[in-house]
Amino acid sequence: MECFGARNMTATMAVFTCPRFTDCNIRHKFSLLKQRRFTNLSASSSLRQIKCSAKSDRCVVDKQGISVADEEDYVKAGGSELFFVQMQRTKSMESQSKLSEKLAQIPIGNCILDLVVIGCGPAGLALAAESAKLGLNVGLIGPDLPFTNNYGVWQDEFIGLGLEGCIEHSWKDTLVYLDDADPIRIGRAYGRVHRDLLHEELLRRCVESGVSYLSSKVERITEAPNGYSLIECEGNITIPCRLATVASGAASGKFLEYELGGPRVCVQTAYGIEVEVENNPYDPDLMVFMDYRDFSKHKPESLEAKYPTFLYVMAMSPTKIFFEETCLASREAMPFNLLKSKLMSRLKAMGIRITRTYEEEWSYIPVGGSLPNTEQKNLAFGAAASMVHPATGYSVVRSLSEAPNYAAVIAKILRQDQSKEMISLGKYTNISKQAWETLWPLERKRQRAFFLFGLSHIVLMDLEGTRTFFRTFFRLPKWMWWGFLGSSLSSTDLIIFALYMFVIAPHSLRMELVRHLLSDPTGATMVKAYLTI
Ligand SMILES: CC(C)=CCC/C(C)=C/C=C/C(C)=C/C=C/C(C)=C/C=C/C=C(C)/C=C/C=C(C)/C=C/C=C(\C)CCC=C(C)C
Repeated sequence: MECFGARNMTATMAVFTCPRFTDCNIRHKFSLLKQRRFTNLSASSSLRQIKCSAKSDRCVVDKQGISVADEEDYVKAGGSELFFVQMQRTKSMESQSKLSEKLAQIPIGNCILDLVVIGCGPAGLALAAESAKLGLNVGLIGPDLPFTNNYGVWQDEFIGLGLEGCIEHSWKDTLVYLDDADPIRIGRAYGRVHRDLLHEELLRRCVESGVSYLSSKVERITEAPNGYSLIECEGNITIPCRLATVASGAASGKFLEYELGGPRVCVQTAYGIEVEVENNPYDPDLMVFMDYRDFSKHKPESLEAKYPTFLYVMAMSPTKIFFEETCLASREAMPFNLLKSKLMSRLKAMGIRITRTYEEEWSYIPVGGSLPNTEQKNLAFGAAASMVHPATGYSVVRSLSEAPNYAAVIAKILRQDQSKEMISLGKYTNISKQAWETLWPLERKRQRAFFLFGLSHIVLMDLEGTRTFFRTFFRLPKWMWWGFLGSSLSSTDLIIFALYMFVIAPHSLRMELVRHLLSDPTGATMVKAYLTI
């Protein structure tokens, strides 16, 4: 057997393992070069994110991944141009899972991995576990960092994934406030995911199915003459494998190619705080999905009024609340300082007084944009594979629910085609194509074209337009908007959805939708996607 292994075999901060190959007689221990500039960069998130240690007050990283310490540097670094910024304050990370300690530490030997998954966020861990469960020899590579995102999910969807144990708080119903009238009751329980428990659970699945792990940062993926993929990591480590799947978030561009000429990427931005308060007006038994009421009445010409934002509220108790001021989607990212000042003036106008702050969060989620090029050899999963819902910014449930099916296709195609001649003939490109087509079949592309059309309409609306739009959206039959939010409507269902929405919409919105359909390029792309057979 050929041994590719590592070129650098010294100290062991992390160990790459190969539990399936019991005949490995050389115990390779790979050193991990301590990350210097990227210590705060988490490729482990399904959405590129940057976390701060509990000690740090503010942590911002620019496009090059360089930490800049304070507000001034933040502005110099480009402010809202930053890829994705998330901050944790006064939240201890110490108790959180350590990947390198959890995943089996049997060293690699003379073996070629079937699949390497790059990225240790929910999408990467789920895919690695599901693929290894099917008997593939799977390696997982990424920095060993805890999850730092707050995930909110519909409770039924998480129960359906067998992950109800990872919900830390649930609300029996969910509300939407659009104006001063009574709120809309969604009639669906919502849950806040316990990020450490989710991490633990996905790690447990990886450990039990025998995934091998290397804590490192991937620098490039190349192709060996024999058709194998070579994953080149920091510290001069090269890992050969038959297929590589990139699951390291929306900013995985350097490993992947995307279709040219696709729609422009828009952004969902949010600023959140978990706080102890006095005078909380929200019922702690109910989650507030969107509160579009505008208490502070900003002047129409002000910057605040330029972005229609809503408040997302999770009350953990009558006094402990997570508030997140959210801009659902905009062409240019809404500056974080504006989101923060909008949140503060909103809370003040509502008479809510903060007595203690537990945690702060800055979130930047690219939505929309192009699909990956399905001719390329390297595969992708999660946000890297454009799986974020363009019109909501949600992605974790889709990644977790699609992981078993995607893994099954990868396992099937790797089993079909194992011969050396096929490898030398470079047949692996075709293998990848089949997997890509599973992720993005024509049907999915049509659905996405519809969502992109919706997204391009959302970014044009002002606050009043947004209210009218969602008033119409939430008057649709429940199965329609539940399905829309959960990406479970077929492309045919989406046509019925659009016609229904057209029928019940006020005249002004009807006209806007038709005008948009006829004039916006996403309208033409959607029609083309529907006509492609
Ligand atoms: C913490 C976390 C979780 C995160 C962070 C951030 C946040 C907080 C977030 C949140 C989010 C949310 C809440 C979201 C939500 C969303 C939604 C609701 C959305 C919705 C959307 C909708 C849409 C887009 C719709 C669309 C529609 C359409 C497109 C229609 C169309 C129609 C037509 C075209 C008609 C035509 C007719 C004829 C021609 C006859």
